[in-house]
Amino acid sequence: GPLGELTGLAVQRVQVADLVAAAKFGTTQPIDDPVREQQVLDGVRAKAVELRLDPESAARFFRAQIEANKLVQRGLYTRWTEHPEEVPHRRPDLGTEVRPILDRLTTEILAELKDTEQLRHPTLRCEIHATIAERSAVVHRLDRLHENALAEAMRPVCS
Ligand SMILES: C=C(O[C@@H]1C=C(C(=O)O)C=C[C@H]1O)C(=O)O
Repeated sequence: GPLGELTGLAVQRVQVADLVAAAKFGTTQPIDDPVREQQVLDGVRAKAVELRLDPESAARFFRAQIEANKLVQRGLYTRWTEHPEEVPHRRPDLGTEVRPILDRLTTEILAELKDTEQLRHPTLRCEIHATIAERSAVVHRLDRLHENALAEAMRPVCS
């Protein structure tokens, strides 16, 4: 449906949270990084203006993506603390490896926000398409943690 691509990108973003958690777990790098969040949101507002999207609405959508990402990170920390054998063996580099993936997704999500602008109003039609898109996201085989995070990420989609 019309929100399928946007939802697919939100799925990818909550999946990249696994790499973020793997990069930080067992280091002093905290899950919450307000400075980085501000950079992400400032970048979003600037690109939104270029795309002629409402910057505050775009920032609201990304605030939800960030909260969803941290939900996954916290869930994985709990899992890995209880089951140390599940801790990933490789620690990806946050700055050179993981954040560039998030930056690429940010650009793609903004383009999809633009492409779906006409649909994304607080209407039943939008809510129906959001529900359809979230239900077809099960093909990504998300576990409950990532499914909950996706629901959080998509909450502001029908702005
Ligand atoms: C993903 C990270 O973890 C958190 C989530 C962020 C996000 O989803 O963009 C940004 C900063 C952190 O609060 C990160 O540190 O890069």
